[in-house]
Amino acid sequence: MTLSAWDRTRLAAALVDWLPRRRWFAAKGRPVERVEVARVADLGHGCLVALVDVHLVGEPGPHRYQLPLGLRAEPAPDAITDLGGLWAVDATDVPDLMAHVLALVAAGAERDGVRFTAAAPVEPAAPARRVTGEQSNTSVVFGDRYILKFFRRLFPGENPEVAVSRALGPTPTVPRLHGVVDDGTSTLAVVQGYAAGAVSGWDLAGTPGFTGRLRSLGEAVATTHAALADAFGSTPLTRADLSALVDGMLDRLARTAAEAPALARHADRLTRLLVGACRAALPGSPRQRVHGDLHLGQVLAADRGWLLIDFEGEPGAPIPERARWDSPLRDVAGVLRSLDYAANRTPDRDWVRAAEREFLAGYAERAGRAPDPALLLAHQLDKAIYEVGYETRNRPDWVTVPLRAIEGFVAAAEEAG
Ligand SMILES: Nc1ncnc2c1ncn2[C@@H]1O[C@H](COP(=O)(O)OP(=O)(O)O)[C@@H](O)[C@H]1O
Ligand SMILES: O=P(O)(O)O[C@H]1O[C@H](CO)[C@@H](O[C@H]2O[C@H](CO)[C@@H](O)[C@H](O)[C@H]2O)[C@H](O)[C@H]1O
Repeated sequence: MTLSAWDRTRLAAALVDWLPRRRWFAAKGRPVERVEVARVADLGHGCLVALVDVHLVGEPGPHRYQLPLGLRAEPAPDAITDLGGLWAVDATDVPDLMAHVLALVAAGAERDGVRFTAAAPVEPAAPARRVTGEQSNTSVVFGDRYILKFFRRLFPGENPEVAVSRALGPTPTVPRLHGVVDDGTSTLAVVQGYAAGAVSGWDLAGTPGFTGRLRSLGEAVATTHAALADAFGSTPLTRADLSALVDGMLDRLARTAAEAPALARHADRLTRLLVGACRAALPGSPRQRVHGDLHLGQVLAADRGWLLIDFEGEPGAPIPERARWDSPLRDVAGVLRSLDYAANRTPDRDWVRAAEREFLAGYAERAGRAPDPALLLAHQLDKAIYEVGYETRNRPDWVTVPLRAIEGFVAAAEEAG
């Protein structure tokens, strides 16, 4: 099945309004100038994959997105548009089409330039249901066996999530890689083992018994860092690395302050704090491949212990940047920042200090060394600055959470002289 030039134009026009209303559309708040349908692959069974280029006002290059589409004969209330008498819907909402995609992975098939590769056995599993809730991408769960994630914003190259799963191989703290879908330019989707009944750290935070589980979370993060170092290598952090690190952090501060005036007020003090922390940090701790965007939503308490998911790195950063070696303390700081976020949902914050202590103790014990406090502080500040930018763009009501944390860090530093 092919789409005529007229159908493509019609689809592109409908997407100008439809895309910005999707949770996973990353350029929220930035006006869309036009959408072009760059390529449509026919996967069979009335399932298409459209790759579309979104041109934003004032931005030089387009952003590419993936749209798995189903074509329906009946008018559907959730249809994106009608195309030559058929109705285009989001295929991730259509269980039959998702079962078809899983079967293509199991068969190691190729359809219209799209390659489906099984990395481990894939058997039929039903029902297929789309994961609801906040996501940067779109995932579909099959029975209690597999989870298939369609990457929404595409970048050229292998997605870091696939690169990491492949390199790690079977690892107790990471879901197993079962399959990959790509078009020769970008990774389109990944199939992983599904941990049925697992609950995210975000959903557990603040509930009774949570603090008692944080030591093992610290251990799981350190175990994963050790596995990443084994798979990709590691090197001791040098003074030059620390200097490059602070430059990157100051660069992020400047970019974020330009879009968030509430952060700009703290820019001078934050600059001093970041430079001071990176100067006080000791060389010698590891530099290696890390998760890059670890938070409590990315750790799952499963039957077999904690699992870390979503090794995509910082969403929005180009792929080569996301694979860059970094300090593992970026991930440690990510969890600490997330505990602070979680504390904001609870009337009393006292549990957070104990939770942080447990997490850090578990991490230090398994890693064989305690995190360097100065380097950890630099990463906590950098993550909070990142969050100010992320929340400003995506969830303005939440921006006070990282801003308040920044005010706390600044006040504590001033008190300490
Ligand atoms: N292997 C897995 N087992 C169980 N649940 C999972 C697994 N991977 C992801 N999930 C669930 O799917 C949600 C979204 O997955 P995630 O990889 O974080 O997507 P995104 O890249 O869109 O942020 C997670 O919050 C988690 O609830
Ligand atoms: O899960 P993603 O890879 O899409 O990560 C992005 O979205 C996260 C929010 O869903 C965001 O995390 C921030 O909010 C969390 C609470 O919702 C909190 O636990 C994290 O500490 C905080 O950073 C993440 O930063 C962003 O990259």
